[in-house]
Amino acid sequence: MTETIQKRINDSKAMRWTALILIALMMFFGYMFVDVMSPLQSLVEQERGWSPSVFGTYAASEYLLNVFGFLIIAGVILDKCGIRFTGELSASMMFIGAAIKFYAVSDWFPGTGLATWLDSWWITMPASAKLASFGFMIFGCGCEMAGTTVSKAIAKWFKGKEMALAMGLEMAIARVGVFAIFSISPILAEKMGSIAAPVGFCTALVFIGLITYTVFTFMDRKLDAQLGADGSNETSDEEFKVADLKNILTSQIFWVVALLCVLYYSAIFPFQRYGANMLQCNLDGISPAAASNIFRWFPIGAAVITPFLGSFLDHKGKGATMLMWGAILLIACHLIFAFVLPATHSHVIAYSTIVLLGISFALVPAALWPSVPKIIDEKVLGSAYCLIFWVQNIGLCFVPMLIGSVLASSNANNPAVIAAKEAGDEFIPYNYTMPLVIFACFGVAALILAIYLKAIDRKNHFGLEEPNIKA
Ligand SMILES: NCCCC[C@H](N)C(=O)NCC(=O)O
Repeated sequence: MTETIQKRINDSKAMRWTALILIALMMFFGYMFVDVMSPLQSLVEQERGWSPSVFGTYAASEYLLNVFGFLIIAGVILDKCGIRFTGELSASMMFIGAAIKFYAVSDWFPGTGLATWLDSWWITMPASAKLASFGFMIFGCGCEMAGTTVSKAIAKWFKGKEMALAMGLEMAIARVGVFAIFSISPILAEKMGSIAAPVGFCTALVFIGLITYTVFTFMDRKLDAQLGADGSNETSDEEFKVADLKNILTSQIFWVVALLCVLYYSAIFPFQRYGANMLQCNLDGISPAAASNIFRWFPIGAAVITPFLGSFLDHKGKGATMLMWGAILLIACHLIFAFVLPATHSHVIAYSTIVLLGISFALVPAALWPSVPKIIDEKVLGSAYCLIFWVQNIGLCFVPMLIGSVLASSNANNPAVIAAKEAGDEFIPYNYTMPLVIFACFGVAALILAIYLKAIDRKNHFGLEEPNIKA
C-alpha cells in the first residue's frame, strides 16, 4: 500500500513567509502607533497643554490595564479561543483604542460635553490627555495581546522550521516601525500643522494591520483543516484548562525566564525614552535632532542584526549563551554611558556604545522568545507568553517613573541644572549617572539569571542550547 504524505500549507516556504509578513505588518503598524507621539512631546505641550508629568502618565497608561490583570485574561483567551479569534480581537482593540486617542487629540474634541466633563475633575490632567490615555490603555491591551498571539502563531507555523529567524524578523520589522515613525511623525505634524495628523495617519495604518491579520486567518484556517483541528486550540490534541495555569506558575524555569525578561527589558524600553536626552547632556548639549540621529542607530542596529541571530539560533543553537552575552553587553554599555561618556564627551564612544547596545537588544529578544516553546507545554504557550509579558509590563509601567524620580532627586543639588532652570534655558544639563547605574544593576541581575538558566538547562535538558532545525 502506498502512503501519500500530504504537504501542509506551512510546508511551502512561500506560504509560511507570506503568513509571517501578514502578521508582522500588524505589529509593524502597532509599534508605529505606540511611539507616534514620542517625538512630539513639546508640540503636545504647546498645542494641548500636556506638562511632562501629564505626558508620563499618558505613556504609562499603555501598560496599566495589562498590569492590573488584562494580560492574564488575554492568555486564557488565546489558549482557549486560538490565534485567529485572539488576533482579530487584539487588532480590533488596537484600532478602537487608536481611534479614541485620535479623537482625543483632534480639533473635534475640545468644547464637547465630554471634554467639559473630563476637565471638571483631576484638573492637572487635561481632558484630551485623559481621553487619549483611555484610548491608549485599550490600544495597549490589544497590542500586548497581539504580541503574544503573534509569537504563538509563529511557533505554530514555523515549528521545526526557521522559527527563531521568523520571530527575529517579526521583531526586526516592528523595530523598523519605531525608527520610521520617529522620522515621519514630526514631519507630518509640521506639514499638517497639528499633532492629530500623525496620530490619524497611524490609526489608519492600524486598521490596515487588522485587514492583513484577517487575510492571515484564512491561511490559518486552511492549515487547521490540514491538521484536522477545529481551530479553537489549533496545535494541541488536549484541551486547555484554566487549571493548567498553575503548572506554569509553579514552574521554576518559567519564573527564571519571566524575571530575566522584566529585568532586561526594564533596562531597554525605559532607557529608550531618556536615551536621546542623556546623549545631549553628555555630548556638550548637542541639539535634540543630533542626539536623536545618534540614538536611532539603536533600534535600527537591533533590527538589522536580530534576523541573523535568529538564523544562527535555528541552525547552531546556543540560546542560553546568547542571553548571557546580551546581558553582559547591556551592563557594559550602561556603565560606559554612566562613567566614560561624561568624562570624554566623545561622539565615537557614543556611537560605538549605541551600536553595542543594539547588538545586545538583538541577542536577547532573538534568543528569549523562541526559547519559550522549548520550556512550556504547547497547549499553554499563549498563557505562558502572556504571563511573561504581564511580569514584563509591570517593569515597563513603573521603571520609567522610578528613573524619572531618581533623575530629579540626584540632580536636585546639581549647580548646572539649578543655573539652567533659573536662567529659563530650554536645555537642562542633567547628570544621568544614577539612572544609568540602576539600568546596569538590572543588567547584572539579568546576567545572574541567564547564568542560572544555562545551568538548569544543562541539568534538565530543555534544549535551550540546541538548534531548532535538526539536520
Ligand atoms: N512599547 C513596546 C513594548 C513592547 C513590549 C512587548 N511586550 C515585547 O516585549 N515585545 C518584544 C520585543 O522585543 O519588542
